[in-house]
Amino acid sequence: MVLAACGWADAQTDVVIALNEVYLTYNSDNNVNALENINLNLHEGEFVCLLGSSGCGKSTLLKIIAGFITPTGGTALMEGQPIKGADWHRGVVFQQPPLYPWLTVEDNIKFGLKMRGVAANESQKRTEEYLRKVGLLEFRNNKPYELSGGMKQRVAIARALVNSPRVLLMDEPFGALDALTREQMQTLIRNIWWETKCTILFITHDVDEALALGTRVVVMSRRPGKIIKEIKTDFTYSITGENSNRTRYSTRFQMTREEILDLINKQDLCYNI
Ligand SMILES: Nc1ncnc2c1ncn2[C@@H]1O[C@H](COP(=O)(O)OP(=O)(O)OP(=O)(O)O)[C@@H](O)[C@H]1O
Repeated sequence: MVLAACGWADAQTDVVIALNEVYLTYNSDNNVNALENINLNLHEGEFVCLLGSSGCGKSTLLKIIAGFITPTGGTALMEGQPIKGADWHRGVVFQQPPLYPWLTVEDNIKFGLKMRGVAANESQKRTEEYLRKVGLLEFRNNKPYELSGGMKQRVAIARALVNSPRVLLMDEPFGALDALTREQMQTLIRNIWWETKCTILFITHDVDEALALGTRVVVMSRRPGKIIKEIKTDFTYSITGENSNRTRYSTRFQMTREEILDLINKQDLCYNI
């Protein structure tokens, strides 16, 4: 598939999410400063991958965009409006998908549509569309305990996307999967992104995964998390099928990888001193 022609992936497009001078301090016993002066825009159709050492505030940043927590300083906006609480315009997928164990795959996917009062025939049509997209049509009547880890994650992705959210927020969604399933899931999410033109924020610890998927990689410092580097990438357009290895082993891919790893390792070194 030729993707260079996909204008929607350009960062010149509309800003969907804007974080301006965002700070977050957790008011726990020891008042943790998790984020400091975060300025980040997510543009329409971008696939932004967020990298950084453990505990640097990646999930905190994602939770602010999701509307689960409110910044203690600065503003978090979606299409110019303050983000106030969670809503279906921002779908979230976690590493351990919290599926309802008593519902079938189909009913798990349909749940949000039902809650929003979407008409039954429309809800059925959309659920089937996403069952097909994630390859689970024949498992529609199974319960979550009957699924593998990768299949559960596909249900979680379908459940978020069936609402046609403007933004999909993914917190290490493939972190618990084996290498083969992980690569298959990367292909799935890339294909869905191409098809739906959804804006994605994706947290990962894996630099190769970030480079294989993202149109922009954002690197955070150790806590309090600040953005220390943003790199525009385009490997996601050529890393599929037979071009995969040529892209992964290209000098440009390896140099970008080294640059990011150096940045992260430097942060960890500071931490250990
Ligand atoms: N509810 C909370 N109350 C107090 N401190 C918290 C809370 N949630 C997170 N923290 C602290 O905030 C910091 C950032 O946590 P966060 O989960 O955002 O990091 P992360 O980069 O996502 O980490 P990891 O990659 O290990 O998942 C950590 O020091 C963590 O202990």
